[in-house]
Amino acid sequence: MAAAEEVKAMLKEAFGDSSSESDGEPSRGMRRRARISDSSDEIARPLSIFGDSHTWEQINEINGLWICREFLSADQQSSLLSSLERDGYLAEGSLNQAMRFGELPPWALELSRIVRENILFSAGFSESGDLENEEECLFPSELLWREPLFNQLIVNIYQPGEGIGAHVDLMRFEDGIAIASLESACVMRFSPVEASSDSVELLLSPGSLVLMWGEARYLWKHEINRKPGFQIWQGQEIHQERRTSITLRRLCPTPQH
Ligand SMILES: O=C(O)CCC(=O)C(=O)O
Ligand SMILES: [Fe+2]
Repeated sequence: MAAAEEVKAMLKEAFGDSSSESDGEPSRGMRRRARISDSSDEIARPLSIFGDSHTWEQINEINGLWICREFLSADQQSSLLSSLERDGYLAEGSLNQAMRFGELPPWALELSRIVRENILFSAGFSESGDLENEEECLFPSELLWREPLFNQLIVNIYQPGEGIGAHVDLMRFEDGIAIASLESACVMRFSPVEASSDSVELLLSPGSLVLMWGEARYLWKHEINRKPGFQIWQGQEIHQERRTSITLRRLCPTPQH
């Protein structure tokens, strides 16, 4: 795509080259914890004009699943929470899931903007849009350049003990989903739609952003089980407080049933 090439060239000129590599074949084990690429210099570590260094980790067992653990600074997390508070999402007794379609509120537009910008600066998108190099692609260009990038938002608020059952996001949404996590950390578990391989667990820490596309979006279910005894990470039960997540997606142009 011409626009993608132009921006890439511009970024390359300004910041030099960067690369993204995975670290080989995944090994299989029962209920493995997500094996992520080693946090070495090889993985996407963009230079940003904002001074942040964002590291994207690829979940090796699941194509199209990436996490950036320090996507949102502490200030950005508080400011998002204040916006949610101000807009009534967090009010006592309010629903624990709120959806919004069409024009997104300013804070969600800003979040979308930094998602795109961050992916661009990570230079990990597939320029051609073909998925030949699928393992190394952070986000395919045809998804990254669609306008708007996202037009639907869900805010999920989970009290301790509350989670979300195993599901594949509805087909009325296009490919390419982003999930920002706020407040309490949790373990998200991925299991294949066709039970031919083991499930994979991923720690969603506050401030992290998950990108889900392709196989991760269509061929794997995701769930969060926060019942006592299920939120175990590295042998320790995670202390649970309220967790809030913001999911950004794009509706398919025509409704599908
Ligand atoms: O809360 C999350 O992190 C995931 C939410 C989710 O999967 C959904 O709303 O479809
Ligand atoms: Fe989901």
